[in-house]
Amino acid sequence: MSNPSPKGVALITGASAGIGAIYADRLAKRGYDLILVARDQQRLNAIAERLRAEADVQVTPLPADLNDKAALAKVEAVLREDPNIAMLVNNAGVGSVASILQANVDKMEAMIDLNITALTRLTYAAAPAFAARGKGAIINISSAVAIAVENLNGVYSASKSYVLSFGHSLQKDLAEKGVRIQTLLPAATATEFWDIAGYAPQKTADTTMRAEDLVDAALAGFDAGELVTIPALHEAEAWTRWEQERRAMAAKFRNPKPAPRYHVA
Ligand SMILES: NC(=O)C1=CN([C@@H]2O[C@H](COP(=O)(O)OP(=O)(O)OC[C@H]3O[C@@H](n4cnc5c(N)ncnc54)[C@H](OP(=O)(O)O)[C@@H]3O)[C@@H](O)[C@H]2O)C=CC1
Ligand SMILES: N[C@@H](C=O)C(=O)O
Repeated sequence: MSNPSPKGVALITGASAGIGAIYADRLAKRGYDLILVARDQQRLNAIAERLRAEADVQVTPLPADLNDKAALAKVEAVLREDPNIAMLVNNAGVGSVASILQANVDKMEAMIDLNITALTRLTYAAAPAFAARGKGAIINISSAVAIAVENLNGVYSASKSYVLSFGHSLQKDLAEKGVRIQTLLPAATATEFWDIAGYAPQKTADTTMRAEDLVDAALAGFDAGELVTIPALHEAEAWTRWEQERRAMAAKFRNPKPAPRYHVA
């Protein structure tokens, strides 16, 4: 077995497929040891075996259904207690293309549990440990539909808007503690996500990005110190303008009286 990496351990959720599996590959090749979380133990084992051989790092599969409170609590405990963990990639997530008139509310609740609750609890487990050590990185996978909210299922888009907002507040709370935050907004990416979301043709559409290209761009954004990374957005100034406008408007809300247009006496 290889020695523990001086870079530390990256814990990646949703590492058995798609974007998470590419993160595992790229972070192993950057020299991180890995803890890989997902439900499918066979897939995790196969990825772990390949990466140990190819990258000479330690890879620990940690099978867990993050929709299961007890399993989620075990992953939280690992994040709180393993002092070698240097990075959390909150990637596990599911989507849907169904409208409110088609979607099943129990499936929507399960989506919220995974995309919001699990991501939040794992962040709350990692952040104090990282802050106490004065270092660490949290990468949260949001989506372009955090902004393009009308594109897919509304609960999915709203869950990804949550991740984007949460990232801004994490930055406010943690940046001065030495903890790096990055929120990634992938647009359509060629993964099994689309089979599960109910629109398989998107995987092969010519507007869809390869998961490898997405993650390579995301890590370039991480290296550049970006708080928010949107690989598919070529016009970077569009994001800068949006953020400047948002922050400028945020400074205008402290008024004891409603605006005159509401005619409140
Ligand atoms: N593909 C796309 O177009 C886009 C994706 N995203 C986001 O990227 C992230 C990764 O998605 P992507 O790689 O595309 O999708 P995939 O479906 O390819 O991968 C999802 C991963 O999450 C894991 N997962 C799903 N449910 C659970 C669960 N209950 N507990 C633990 N792990 C779970 C899956 O593993 P297993 O089944 O083994 O548990 C799998 O490893 C998601 O957050 C998604 O919302 C954002 C924008 C666009
Ligand atoms: N971000 C993708 C899904 O989450 C999309 O833009 O379709």
